[in-house]
Amino acid sequence: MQDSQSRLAGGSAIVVARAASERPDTAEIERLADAAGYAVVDAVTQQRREDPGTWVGRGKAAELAERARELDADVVVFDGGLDPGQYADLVDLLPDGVEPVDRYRLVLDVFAEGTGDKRAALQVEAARLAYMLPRLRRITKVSQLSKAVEKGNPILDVEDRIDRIENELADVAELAAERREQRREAGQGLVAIAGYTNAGKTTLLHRLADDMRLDDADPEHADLTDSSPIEDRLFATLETVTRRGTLDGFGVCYTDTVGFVDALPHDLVESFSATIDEAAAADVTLLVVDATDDPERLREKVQTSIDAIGETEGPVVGVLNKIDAVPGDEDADDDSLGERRDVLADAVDDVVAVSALADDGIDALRDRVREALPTETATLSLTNDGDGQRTLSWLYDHASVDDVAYGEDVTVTVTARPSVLERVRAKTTDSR
Ligand SMILES: Nc1nc2c(ncn2[C@@H]2O[C@H](COP(=O)(O)OP(=O)(O)OP(=O)(O)O)[C@@H](O)[C@H]2O)c(=O)[nH]1
Ligand SMILES: [Mg+2]
Repeated sequence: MQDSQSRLAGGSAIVVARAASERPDTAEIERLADAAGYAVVDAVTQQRREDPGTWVGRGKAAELAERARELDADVVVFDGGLDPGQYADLVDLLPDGVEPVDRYRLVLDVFAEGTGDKRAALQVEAARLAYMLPRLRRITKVSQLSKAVEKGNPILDVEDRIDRIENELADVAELAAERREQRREAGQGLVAIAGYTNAGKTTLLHRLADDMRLDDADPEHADLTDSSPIEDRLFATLETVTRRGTLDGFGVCYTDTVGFVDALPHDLVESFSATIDEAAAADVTLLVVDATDDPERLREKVQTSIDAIGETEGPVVGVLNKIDAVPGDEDADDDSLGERRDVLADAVDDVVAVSALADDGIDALRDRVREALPTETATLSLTNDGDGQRTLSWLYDHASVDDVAYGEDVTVTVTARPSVLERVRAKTTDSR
């Protein structure tokens, strides 16, 4: 997996945050710039409505140009989306060679540099091209245009490449869906770990799942990998990663996903489709949140995540993580955890408070996941012969065998996915 150095876009950045009403906060955009590999040399805020021409207004744009010259900055990062016209005007207003970069482009750059996963790479490329196309059409500065495209007829090439990528993507998504079905047929429970970037999803994956075994490294299941970095930076995880585990003797696949972030345009949200598919199609979706966020910010992040995931197949369990880092409940004036729990509970089916780092509350979470998995318990009667033995050993592979009693027949109590029980009933002489 890439470390932060190999992802560097390089260069120095001035970041600009603007808000109409409240005081703009540059914390998240600075962290995004950092994740994209920029050294942030200055943070500028502005309290006003968006300027349709230049986002910040001409006066401020001139100031930024001056500041970029003084600090010898390579890019100016705008905490929002620049439409093609704003982008082109800012290219004109900023000094030669200083590029305007908006929030979307920043996220695209992080992904473009960091992902090793084929589907994610294709999606990012498609999103990048779709993003660049209308902007290329507006740029008049030749120096800037040649920077954006290496060779050929930029616009035709771009349209062509988008088409080809979209076809390839449909195939890759189908493969992922088949893989989920295979796992279900093998009796495995599918648990997805989703949420805003940096909430602690990967840390939780490491807590819940078993360590990787070498025999898991199977090309048919390329998402089973050992590379899932935990870092205090945005978008440490850039592709979905699945690991196996057991709950009560029951096989489970835990899938860690790419974190969400606020205010991304539709194209880019599309590029999260691998993550969204895994999160929505799981038997249980864990929505992880960072309890150290203030309740208002927490509410926004929960909303962003819920909107991105959409309808889920199974229940959504809210995981209020990092409770070790929140001031304790024992302080009578500060029921901070309770308030955050309520914010999360408004949006999901159930809430469990944990510290993935300190291994606190994980057993309660496991119990909750176990309850939420779609399983049934049944007592089956197998013939006491070779056929019965074969069915029993198949059951050990596909279900949790709770009890076996040998008599004239073999009486087995098992817990399994309903589809597994159906298959075994078809093989057995009698079932209750
Ligand atoms: N205090 C505290 N920190 C935690 C906890 N869980 C995770 N962290 C820290 O939070 C940071 C992010 O953790 P990750 O597990 O990488 O988070 P993620 O959600 O996978 O992040 P992305 O992959 O970047 O979206 C790391 O510095 C972790 O050590 C926790 O329970 N308590
Ligand atoms: Mg992660």
